[in-house]
Amino acid sequence: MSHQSELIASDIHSYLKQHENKELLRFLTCGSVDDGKSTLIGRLLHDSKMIYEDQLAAIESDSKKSGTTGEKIDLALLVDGLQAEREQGITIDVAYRYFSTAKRKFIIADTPGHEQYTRNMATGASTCDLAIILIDARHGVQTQTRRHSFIASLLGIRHIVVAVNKMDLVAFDEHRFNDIRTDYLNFSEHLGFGDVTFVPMSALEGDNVVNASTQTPWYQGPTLMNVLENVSIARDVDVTRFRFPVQYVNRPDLNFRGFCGTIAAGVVRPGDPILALPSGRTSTVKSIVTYDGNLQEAFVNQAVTLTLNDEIDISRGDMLVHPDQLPQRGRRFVAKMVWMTDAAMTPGKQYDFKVGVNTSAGVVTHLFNKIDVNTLADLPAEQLALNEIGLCEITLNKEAVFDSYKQNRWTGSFIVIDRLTNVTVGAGMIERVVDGSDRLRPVSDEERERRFGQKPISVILTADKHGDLAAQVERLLFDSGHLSVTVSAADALTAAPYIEAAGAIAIIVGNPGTELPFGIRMDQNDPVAVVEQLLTQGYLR
Ligand SMILES: Nc1nc2c(ncn2[C@@H]2O[C@H](COP(=O)(O)OP(=O)(O)OP(=O)(O)O)[C@@H](O)[C@H]2O)c(=O)[nH]1
Repeated sequence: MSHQSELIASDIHSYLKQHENKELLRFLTCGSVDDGKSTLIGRLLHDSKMIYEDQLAAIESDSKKSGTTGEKIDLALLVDGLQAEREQGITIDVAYRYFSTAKRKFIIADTPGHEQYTRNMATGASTCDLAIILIDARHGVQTQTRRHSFIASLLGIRHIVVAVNKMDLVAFDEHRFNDIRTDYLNFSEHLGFGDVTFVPMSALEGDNVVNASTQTPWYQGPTLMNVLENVSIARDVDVTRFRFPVQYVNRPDLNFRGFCGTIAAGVVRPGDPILALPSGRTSTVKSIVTYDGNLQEAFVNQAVTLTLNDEIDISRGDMLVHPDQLPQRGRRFVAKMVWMTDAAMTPGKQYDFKVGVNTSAGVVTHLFNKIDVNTLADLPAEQLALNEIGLCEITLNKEAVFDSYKQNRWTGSFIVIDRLTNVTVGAGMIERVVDGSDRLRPVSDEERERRFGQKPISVILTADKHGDLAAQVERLLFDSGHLSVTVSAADALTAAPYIEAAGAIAIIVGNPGTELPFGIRMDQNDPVAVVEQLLTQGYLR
């Protein structure tokens, strides 16, 4: 390889150590077909001297044969192997390429640019720090540009480089570049990016990719490589709220009990107080064990084993947190979901939801709308088809512990698994937990019809201390395919008109302090009897 450090020859161990300690930047490239994505990746590798001599010789001779780039070498050929496989129908959703410079290590997630590939882009982008959005200078901002930018923002990517490519075909015109920049900023201002950098370039000729161009004297900004090497990503991770999802409990003998996992956020030190969820039991950290010995401190992204000073019951799927920085918890939450399979997502159908390391059965209880990724408009929807994105309410069979995706990409995301085939069919980003008040809005006949069809819904009114009983009833109803909402005593009166408007059946558990003109009061000990009663009286089908 032509890129070399002198250390490789003189002191290989120091070189490897230096390499290991370099910061890693994960980025993805997105653009429409023919914007020059492959050429750009090829150019990055070529100009940062990451190509083996024999590879270079091979593409030089292939370039002459294929002849698409005249006298110049066709750098896109470097990445074309993958395209060939795609054309043969082999499923490669995302290809990852690795390279490094003296400053940083890089992983490029290369995702296909076609319209139907939202799913792949979502897969590639979910771990990326930065997105390069390619724009052909001749065509300017396109529908695809908007779509890719929206998905990048949805997935929490904070840093954007808008690569205005093929500047050679518009005579490196400053005005053209500025117009594209204004266009892009106008539509992206609500997408919440941390920083957006515009670079005028020619991937084919190499202008402003790795080396600064002499063709753009009006441009004083960084080259693409300057941005990639210097963009500050350290602040993107959450170093305050400690989150440790337990992946495995290591108990080799009676004297050692360690909890293994990767720190999803924050910092941990021996002596720190911790709280285990869902149990709520507390203890303090005794030691941080790793293969290389014990640590005095461990950070986000490190895989460690924690031992505690007290014997508390913790199992796989639990989360250790700092007692003062609790995550959200609940069975219901609102989330944006990307659908990834041919069979459409239908509200009411049971799926498995894997939130962190925890899996629970559940249903999408409500699809608020789907999002037109081209215009960013909300559209009414009954289902989510392949590659569609929608805002949903999800109800799980058991409580989960999570953060909002905005706060933490790891503890705020989930995947949806088909219960029969075990295939991942969707992925989601949690916005917030849902409490009773979210459901307490008037429901029009139309909306009721659209949301629930002929399916009866029920409202369980519960008094304090009867929560468990209410939960059992809810579970029974849920398992028999009925949608239900639990409303606590304090809400009962407020809830009444809405319950009526929704045409729901109220099931009253305990004494919620309000006499409602409708509803069925349940025998406090027997949830099954109540559900049977509802069935025999024809309230439920
Ligand atoms: N003039 C000029 N042509 C370019 C530039 N970048 C890429 N091209 C040409 O544009 C065409 C498409 O480039 P690719 O790199 O294959 O585009 P792509 O976006 O990877 O396309 P797909 O892989 O099909 O999605 C090729 O003929 C390239 O040689 C550029 O900066 N200037």
